[in-house]
Parts: sequence; C-alpha cells; structure tokens
Amino acid sequence: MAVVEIQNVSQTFGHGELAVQALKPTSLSIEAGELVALLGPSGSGKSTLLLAISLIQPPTTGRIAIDGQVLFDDGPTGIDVRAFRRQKIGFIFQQHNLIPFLTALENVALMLQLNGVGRRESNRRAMEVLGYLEIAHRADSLPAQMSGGEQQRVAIGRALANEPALILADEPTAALDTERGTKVMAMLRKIARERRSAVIAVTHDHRMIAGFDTVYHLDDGRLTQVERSAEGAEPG
Ligand SMILES: Nc1ncnc2c1ncn2[C@@H]1O[C@H](COP(=O)(O)OP(=O)(O)OP(=O)(O)O)[C@@H](O)[C@H]1O
Repeated sequence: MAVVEIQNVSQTFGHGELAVQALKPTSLSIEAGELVALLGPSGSGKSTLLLAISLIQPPTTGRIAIDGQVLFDDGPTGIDVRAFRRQKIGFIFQQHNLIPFLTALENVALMLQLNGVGRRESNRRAMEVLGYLEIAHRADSLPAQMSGGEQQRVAIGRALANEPALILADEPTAALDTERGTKVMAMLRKIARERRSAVIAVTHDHRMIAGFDTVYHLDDGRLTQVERSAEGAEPG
C-alpha cells in the first residue's frame, strides 16, 4: 500500500500580480519501505513539498493521503492533522533540534510520552531505539556532550520512536562530514528496509544519492525527473 499518495498538489504564495507558484501541480506515490530523495536547487520547492505533505503548510490545491487517510482534498477533510502527524510522521531536521537539557534517552522518550505512552514504557522503548541506532552507550549524555553524528542519530531515534509510517528529513546530512553523513544515510536505509517506514529526505547532497530507491528532481516548482534504482524497494 502507498504510504504517501499526493495528486495535483500545488502551492501558491501571495495574490494577484505578486503570486508565486512555488509548487506546480505535483502527483506522486511512495510505498512502505521506500527511501526517497528530493533533489533540486535552492528555491526549487523542496521544502514547500515536504511542508505540504505533512500539512504543516497546507497546499493551495490537491489531494493528500497518508497511510490510507485522506488529510487534504482541495481543503481540510476534518481529520485532526496535529494528532495524526504526532502518531504517523517522524521529522528529522538539518540541525538536530534536541532539547539541550534532556539526555539522549529523555529526548527520545519524550516523543513517546507526548503520544500517551507511560514513563517506564517510554524509557524502555527509547532505550531499544537507541540500541537499534547503535548509540545506547550515549543514553545518559546531554546533546552538548555528543558529536554531531551522534546527535543526529538521537534525532533519528526521536523521529523513529513512534514507529511512524512516514519519516520526513530535511537535509539530514548537511551538517555532517562524509563519514558521518554516510552513517546517517545507512541508518535511514535500515529504517526503511527493516521497519518499512517510507522515508523522504530533502537533500543537496549528491554524495548520498547512491543509497536511495527513488530520486525526484525538482526545478522551479516542477517535478522534472524521477530516477529509480535498479534494486528498488523490496516488496514487503
Ligand atoms: N511562506 C512563503 N511565502 C512566500 N514565498 C515562499 C514561502 N515559502 C517559500 N516561498 C518561495 O517558494 C519557492 C520555493 O521555496 P522552497 O523553500 O520550497 O525551496 P527549497 O527548494 O526548499 O530551497 P532551499 O534548498 O533553499 O531550502 C521560493 O521561491 C521561495 O522564495
């Protein structure tokens, strides 16, 4: 089943003569376990597309379904988007955005607690996620005590904790050197493969493209090219 299904999604900012169509009508579908890159020059509409898919910034037109739920159909559909997002979508940013006075474990556990999971169970699951990302030994460290790559893995853990159907990453490797960037990419790939989340990463980073199943190229708000790796996402 498609985790993300968007049809004719477009975004126009401003009105009249000042209107800018940041995203031309765009349709695409992303399967469970698929690792997708959005590539394109600055201002091409990558963030606009990501913000539209997650309905953080609802589009002007189009239809958006995530994990079988129609969230937008040329307007709101009455779904509680904030609750849906919290349960079904994990976010990873260029800067990790960890809470500085919480440990790695607490940063991850907090996400679960926000979804109503009790404290003990949150801690247990957070520890499991940190173990999965090979960073359990840093569970009690504060963000400032960790390297950039470690911080980013904790941030991935936070995005992953709820086992979301969809993970959205905005330039997750941009702040990292090649080795750490490669490791973060490998983690995203592992998550897609093993946990069957769909992962969409906005990137400028050509070094990382090799690991993706599908690469969408955006130019001036238009989807210009789609490349699929020979291997593709293995059927689940
Ligand atoms: N809230 C907004 N109001 C008006 N114009 C906007 C808004 N957000 C984005 N734009 C415009 O829409 C276009 C696409 O922007 P977007 O941020 O999606 O590009 P991007 O590909 O993510 O760029 P970058 O790689 O620099 O982050 C740009 O021309 C931008 O100036």
